[in-house]
Amino acid sequence: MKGTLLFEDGSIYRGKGFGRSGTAVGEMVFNTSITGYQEILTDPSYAGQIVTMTYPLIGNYGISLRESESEGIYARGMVVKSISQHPSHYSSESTLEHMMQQLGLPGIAEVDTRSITKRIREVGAIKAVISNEEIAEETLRQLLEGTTLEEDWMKEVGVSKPKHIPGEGCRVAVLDLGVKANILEALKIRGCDIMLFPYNTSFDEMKSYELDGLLISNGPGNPAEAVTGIELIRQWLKERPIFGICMGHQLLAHAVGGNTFKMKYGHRGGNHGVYDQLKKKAYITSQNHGYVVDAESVIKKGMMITHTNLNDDSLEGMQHEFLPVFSVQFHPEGSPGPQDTEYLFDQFIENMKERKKCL
Ligand SMILES: NC(=O)CC[C@H](N)C(=O)O
Repeated sequence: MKGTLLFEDGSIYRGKGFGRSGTAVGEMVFNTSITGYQEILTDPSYAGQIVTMTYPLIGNYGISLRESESEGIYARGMVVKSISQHPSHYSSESTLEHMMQQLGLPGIAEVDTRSITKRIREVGAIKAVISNEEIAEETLRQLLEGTTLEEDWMKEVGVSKPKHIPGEGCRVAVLDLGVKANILEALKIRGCDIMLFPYNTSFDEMKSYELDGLLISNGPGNPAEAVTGIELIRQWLKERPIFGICMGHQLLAHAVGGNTFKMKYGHRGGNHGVYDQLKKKAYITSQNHGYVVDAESVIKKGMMITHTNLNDDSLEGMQHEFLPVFSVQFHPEGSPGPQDTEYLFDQFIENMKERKKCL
């Protein structure tokens, strides 16, 4: 099976197809994690994106079903240097190729992922088409030109009605914009009683449940498009402790009256250095985002900057001047990647406990 990856600027990469045979248009992104291909493909925040891994050997420890971040695959395609057909790991139950065939994801291997990554860094976020079917290049070009990338994914990810995950401790509302399993896991191991809510839940409906705090999840797409979510968060601001992660952080920025913008090529990987201004300590974090909060815009609206990126100085975390409301751009739950910043979940629990005795 042959494989083709064609960029909007005309760059073309030819390799070998693997996974489910198919053709898809998406935003081309690269991830610098050495491990974690399974968590990446099952993270709903990758909806609509074609992912290339900078690490060359992919699939080599197989697939272990309990490591998935959701039940589906949300990415549009996977591009790797070398795909392992003979994985080895004590908990491996399947191969990456088999998972991609089952869940319907096309892949390309045997391409120079270094040059693909360099190209993305030069041109910035770019539309691309991936195909491992017998389709003429001209047809792929037409498909690419004729497809507009979606920016508003809210309706396609996350729960469609409220869902309860029982626990003994604080009752946490999770605004589900495509939440990763490990965020829920981080709450579960802290004993939380979790209520998941769809992106378009009304304030009144949510208020009818007794809630101790609100966690705003990660999710795909452009945060500025999530207007109902932004409005909902605005109404919760003075009501309960809030913790935003990634997309949740970006929506919180909009809810306080700030702004977000698209970065040239985003941060995706498990090795991003972040400085915690309050602890005066640097951490290695897991990241996956293409948009970022405009620091000036939120400082003007009463937010303090708590974390900054050590590579490009961009905003990585913020906290309200006097409300128990804070958020981070990176993923404190890791998966894939370091979990050094899990202390933020403890801070959220503390904020809820302080407001009301729970746990
Ligand atoms: N992981 C996320 O929540 C991603 C947030 C947003 N879709 C972005 O790309 O910036």
